[in-house]
Formats: sequence, C-alpha cells, structure tokens
Amino acid sequence: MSENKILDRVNSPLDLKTLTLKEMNRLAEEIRQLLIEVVSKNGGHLAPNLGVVELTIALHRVFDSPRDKFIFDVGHQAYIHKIITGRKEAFPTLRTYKGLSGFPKRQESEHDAFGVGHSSTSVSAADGIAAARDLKGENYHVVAIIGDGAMTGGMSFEALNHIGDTGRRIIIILNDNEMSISKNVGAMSQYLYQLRTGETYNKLKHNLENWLGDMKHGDDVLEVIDRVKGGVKYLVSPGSIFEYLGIKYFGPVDGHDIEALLPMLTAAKREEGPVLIHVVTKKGKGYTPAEERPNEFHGTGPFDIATGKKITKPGAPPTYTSVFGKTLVELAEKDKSIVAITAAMPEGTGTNLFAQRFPDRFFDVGIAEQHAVTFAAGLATEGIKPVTAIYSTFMQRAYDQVVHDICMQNLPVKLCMDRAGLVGDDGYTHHGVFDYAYLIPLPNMTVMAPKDENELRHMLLTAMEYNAGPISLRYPRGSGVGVNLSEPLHTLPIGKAETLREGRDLTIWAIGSMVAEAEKTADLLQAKGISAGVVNMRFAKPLDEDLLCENAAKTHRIVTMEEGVLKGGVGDAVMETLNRYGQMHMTAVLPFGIPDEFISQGDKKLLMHDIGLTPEQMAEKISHWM
Ligand SMILES: Cc1ncc(C[n+]2csc(CCOP(=O)(O)OP(=O)(O)O)c2C)c(N)n1
Ligand SMILES: CC(=O)[C@@H](O)[C@H](O)COP(=O)(O)O
Ligand SMILES: [Mg+2]
Repeated sequence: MSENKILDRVNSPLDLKTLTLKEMNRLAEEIRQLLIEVVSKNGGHLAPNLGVVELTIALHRVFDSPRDKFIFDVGHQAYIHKIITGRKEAFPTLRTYKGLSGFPKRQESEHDAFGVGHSSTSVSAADGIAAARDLKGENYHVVAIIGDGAMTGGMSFEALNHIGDTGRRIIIILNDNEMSISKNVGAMSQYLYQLRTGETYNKLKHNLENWLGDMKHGDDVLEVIDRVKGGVKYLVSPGSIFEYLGIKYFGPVDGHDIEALLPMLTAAKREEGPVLIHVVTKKGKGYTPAEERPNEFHGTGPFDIATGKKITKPGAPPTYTSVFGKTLVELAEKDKSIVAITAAMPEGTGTNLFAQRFPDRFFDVGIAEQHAVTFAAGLATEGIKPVTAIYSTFMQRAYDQVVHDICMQNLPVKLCMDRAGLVGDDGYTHHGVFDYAYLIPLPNMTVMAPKDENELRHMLLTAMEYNAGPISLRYPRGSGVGVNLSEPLHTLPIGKAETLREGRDLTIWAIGSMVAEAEKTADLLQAKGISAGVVNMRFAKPLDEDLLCENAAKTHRIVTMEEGVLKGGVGDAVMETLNRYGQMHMTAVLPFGIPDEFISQGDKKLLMHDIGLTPEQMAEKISHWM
C-alpha cells in the first residue's frame, strides 16, 4: 500500500463512481505506471493498453459491469479492465504460467463477458448477447470495444450489417489509433482518417456548395438545406457509412479526455438503437518509446524502462521468422512470379523484408485472412506464385477458403504458417496446434514441416518449385535450433522422409520441431539399452509410405512425435497408413502429441512438461511401453 494512491482505493468498478475528474485522471497515470512496470518484466501488449487507459476508466465509470457487458475485440487491450475489475493484485502474474491471461476469459472473471484473442469477433458476440437480453426481456447495456484494425476484419462488417438491420440496442466503441499492429491499411482506415480530420464533411460540403453554386437558384436551395435538420452537416454526416447502415454515429471524440468521454458515453446509454462512438486515441500513450514505435511495442518482450530497449537472450539463434523472411526475398530475386501476402502482420511473419524489397509484389490485406487466402487463389489462377504468410492459429479463420477455393481447384498456393505448435504466453487462443489435423484430410494438399531453420529454407524453395497443387509448411515461434545456414539451397523430393539413425528395437517417426526432441529421446533410450531409430518425416502428407512399412516390418514398433493435436494428426495418419497396408496387426504404435484439451499459457518448456512431451518423459514412457 503506497501513500494515498487512488489505485489503492479501486478494487471494483463501483469504486470509480465516487472519484472526481481529477482523481480519475490521477488514476489513469497510476495505472499507466503499473502497466509499464509489469509489462517491462512479463512482456505483453503494452502500446494497445497505454492507448485505452482513460477510455476504460470512463467506460467503467458510466456503465455497470458485470451487469452491463463489455466485449473487447482481440482483448489484448483489456489489461486496465482487469486491473479495475478486482485483478490488480494478480496483475504481476499477467501472461505467466498459471497466471492471469493476457486476454479476457469467461472462466477468469464475471466481468469478462466473452473470451477473445482472435480479431473481429466482438461485434458479433455483442449482437448475440444483446439478442439474448431482448429475448429474455432483460435490461442491460452491451458494449463492444473494437480497434480500427479489428474493424478491417470481415466478421465486423457481417455483424454491422446484421445489427443495422435489426436495430439492436448495442454500443460499439471504435478505438481508432490509426494502427493495427503496424500502420493500419485499407479503405476503411482511409475513411476513418477522413472522419477524424473532418475531411469528409468539409470535402462534401465544399463540393455541394460548388455544385449548387453553379445551379440557377442554387443559393436558395443551399439556404433551404441549411434550415433542414442539422443542415448540410446532417446531409453529409461524416459518420454516414454507419448512419446508412442504421447505426448512429457519435464522435470523433478524444479518447484520452475523460471529461469529453463521460457525456458521450452517457448519451449513448440513452439511445434505443445501435450506436457507434468513434474514439480517437494514441497507441502507446504516456510512454515515449511506445508512442514513437507503437508497432514494436504492440506486443513486446521484457524491456528496460529507462531506454525502451528489449532484453534479449545473448547469442540466440536466428528466429524461424527471420530465416523465412530472408529466404523468401532471396527466392523472389530470381523468380518474379513470387508475391507475398500478409493479413496485417508484416513484422510478425517476416514479410516486411519482402515489402521493403518488392513493394509492388507485396500485399497487406488488413486483418482479413479469408480474403487473403482467396485473393491468393485468384492470383494463382493467373500463374502467379502467391506466398500466404499467416500464423497457424489465424489460418483457422480461412479454413473454407483453403478447402473450397484452393484445394478443390488444386491451385498452387503456398501456405506458410509461422507460430505453429505451442506459442507460450499468448495461451490457448494462439497455439498453432491444429494445422496438421486440418490440412492432412484435404485432397491435393501437401503438408511439410522442417526439422530446423536450415530445412525451412529448403522447404521454401521446394514450395516455390512445386506447382502441381497447394503446398503448406509450418514452423514454430522463436529461434531455430542454431544450425549452420550456409548449406546451398536445394529442393526436397516430395513425400520422402530422411532416416537420421537406424534402430534395432523401435523407430521414432518425428516431424518438424519434434525431430530434435526425438534425437534427444533416442539418446536417453540408448542409455537404457534401447536402440531407437529416428526418422525425420519432413512430410505429414504425402507420407513416405514405403519407408514407414519397411520400418514397421523391421522393428514392429513405431513411435510418432508431433507438436500438434493427436486427434486427426500425424500419428493418426501413420496408423491409418499402416492399417491400409495391412501392417497394423503386427506393429505397435505409440503416438506423442498435444492431448485433447486446450493448452493454457506460460513458458513453453513448462507447457511441454505438462503434456509429457519432454525427452525425459517420452523416454520413460517408451521404456515402459517396450
Ligand atoms: C484473426 C486474427 N488475425 C490477426 C490477429 C493478430 N492481431 C492481434 S491485434 C492485431 C491488430 C489489432 O489492431 P486494432 O484492432 O486496431 O487494435 P490496437 O492494437 O490498435 O489497439 C492483430 C493483427 C488476431 N489476433 N486475430
Ligand atoms: C494479440 C495478437 O494476436 C498478436 O499481437 C499476437 O499476440 C502476436 O503474436 P507474436 O508475438 O507471436 O507475434
Ligand atoms: Mg488500432
């Protein structure tokens, strides 16, 4: 407890109701300091949260959570909401193993009305909650808080279309900071810029006056218009895109000015239909390094507060992302048909390097994975080689596009999925553990995963050279294993595995990031007198069926290892293959992978231990299995 801190007196939203404006502004500064302190140690989404401190205080002042429902879009900007709603003591555990989630979770608090993590879901969820309220004849407010980046996601427009049609009583807070992770893109972003600057109104008023001015009696008409409700401003209302959809537009309002926010939020409460409040904020507000570099501090690791410098592990090998980004540029230098597509994540995917080198062959479509994938399919029909760089977890958003637009037409699109496997602190909404299971069943799809960052290079070349249909590769978040990258680039034979060591008693079939773990496991088994072969599968589809059957016939024991869900994963594909070749009755198979549950957050080593995927645990289990 420090001397008379306002925050010490805030343990629930009720405690905001009696604060003066001055006290609320002081509270904002205290919360800013807490955010910077905790995120500098734990890492997290600092800039987004610094941008919504006053807004969140004002929301909890005007509304009554948990009776009124707040739905945060993505939810990476809900730290203040958590601090205010009784979680400030737990806040130092943010994003740590068994600690507070970095995103709203229903199971974490009654104040978290909807679980989030993937973008552009808030308005749909708000619509559903409000519809339930109305069906049950209840009476509370439903408030979606959505950023300008998330507003570029297709689901947001689907929801606006529905809400405008039904006239459902919902409040949408559009938090406009001109940023997605990087600078926001798209026509919607341009439109919001005009709204923010009043440019729409001024431009339209000027055109109207010019047009009428040239007409006979034009001035009289202009005078009449000026007398009608709201005058020209109403006619050319800057929020017209929303107004035409039947959604009242309020704003723009300064999102850091609590005094301005309070009356606007209160006015919105009185509205009977849908309202959108356009709030203008600065991402990173109040911490200079984050204000100056909001994309770098969108999601940050631990950093030194005084300098803003990231605290990195010295001598860490290059990340898979950086190897991917550099190799893609290297290949694109020689092949002009290669283009790169990202859904608002150039830095995260490493395609920012490509964008700098080949701006005309780079496409950032905004947070629009469905569009990105079918856009790539369109490109491929005309002989272009589209590389669609989307995290494994976010590729889930575009599944039907992969099935319907790419695989059914057998189009040579290259799906490059970073953050495959367990990602650590972002937790279960972000682990990329389903892609083997959702791609293996698709006819025409080829599924690759490299054992290390060097093989990633070869697989990227293989993907570029392979044009007989769609092909995917997936690789984990963070550093590679630290192999030499100077090996000359070469393609890999499709569907062929690599035997790393022979074994007498069993053969481990491992793929991707689990190959290194398989080698360590084989070494541990060696010490127990068990001779284990290791095969680097390289391809989850097509499998190297000849080698698999040969290994099965030789050792009658196959162990599979994948950093993906077991159900429908690579291990199942191995068993299905052995069964199809009549080998199952004489082959014991022991699969290792992600169990049938959502894996929480924390240091990846701890998470892998929780699910028995450390080499020690796997060696122990195998030795008892023998
Ligand atoms: C479907 C999906 N795609 C991509 C992401 C990655 N992502 C998280 S936040 C973000 C940008 C959000 O921008 P905005 O909504 O404007 O919020 P801000 O960070 O500016 O507050 C992106 C692309 C995601 N969470 N979900
Ligand atoms: C909130 C969100 O979805 C992104 O910011 C995500 O957290 C980025 O993940 P990486 O840090 O792995 O790029
Ligand atoms: Mg934004």
